[in-house]
Amino acid sequence: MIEVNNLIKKFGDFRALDGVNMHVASGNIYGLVGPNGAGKSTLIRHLTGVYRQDAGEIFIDGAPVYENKQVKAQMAYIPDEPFYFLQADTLEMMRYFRGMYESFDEKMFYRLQEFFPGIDMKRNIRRLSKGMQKQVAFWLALCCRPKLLILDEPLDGLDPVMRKQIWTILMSEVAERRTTVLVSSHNLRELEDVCDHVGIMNHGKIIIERSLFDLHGNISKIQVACQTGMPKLPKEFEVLHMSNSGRVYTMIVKGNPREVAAAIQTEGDHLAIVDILPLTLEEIFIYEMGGLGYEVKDILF
Ligand SMILES: Nc1ncnc2c1ncn2[C@@H]1O[C@H](COP(=O)(O)OP(=O)(O)OP(=O)(O)O)[C@@H](O)[C@H]1O
Repeated sequence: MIEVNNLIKKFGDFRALDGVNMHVASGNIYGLVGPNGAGKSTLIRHLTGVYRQDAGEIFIDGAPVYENKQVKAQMAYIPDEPFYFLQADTLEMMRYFRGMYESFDEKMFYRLQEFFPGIDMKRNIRRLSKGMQKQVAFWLALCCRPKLLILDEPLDGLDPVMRKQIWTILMSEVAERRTTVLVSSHNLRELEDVCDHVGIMNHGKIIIERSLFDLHGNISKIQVACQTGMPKLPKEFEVLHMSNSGRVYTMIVKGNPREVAAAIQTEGDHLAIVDILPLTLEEIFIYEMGGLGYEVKDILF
């Protein structure tokens, strides 16, 4: 659905995008993470056709996006600060979107009303709270029934109940219609629950792009209780980290969790328990990026 090749954007002498490569397949929910200033919003402004690149290529469903009305008609974009006309209320904005998007689903708009009970549809949107304005942006974007939904820091300013609710609506939409979603966020824990792919940006480049499945399948956290000595592993397994509390050792190892656990078990009869523990996305990145020579605290927080 999205293919970005060697994308470069300069502001003066500064390269905000310094050779971005990115691939998002149709129906994926792709989380874009990275520190302040990494280039996430600049990349998103290229994907939505707001900016024109200095070099490189961007294809959405095989077509270039800049000044391409057909491509833009299939995507909805919620920027970090949604735009509303000065005097417009939600109903007026709905009519505006209905005119803009052939795929706009007005029935859906009224059906979703019950999920946004705090929004008075006839109140000037700019008089609503910031969180409410974000809710309206979601409401309208979903009703456009886009093939591609691009969200820049979408949940900032929303309370936890509304965050959960919006993700639930979004997930059901994705499941039903195979909408592709690109979401930029600083919240890895939240992305972990919803995304199937993640790209990490730093200094204008995507430094890691993986599926969550691959990430979880390539690194293991194993706990071993040893009666004597220390747990051992054959040489082909790289131990990234090991700590212990008494006779209980916790190891982070490169490799598939089941294969690593089986290998530890065959290495000695002094082991009491071998347990595979779940790794959070944050832990995975800490060790993956450590391997690439990056300090995770400089990248993600
Ligand atoms: N219009 C502009 N003119 C000059 N520099 C810009 C412009 N827009 C962005 N930049 C610079 O490009 C870099 C990337 O900015 P961008 O807003 O894309 O980062 P980001 O990853 O979205 O950050 P954040 O997480 O803080 O939103 C920053 O150094 C920023 O100062």
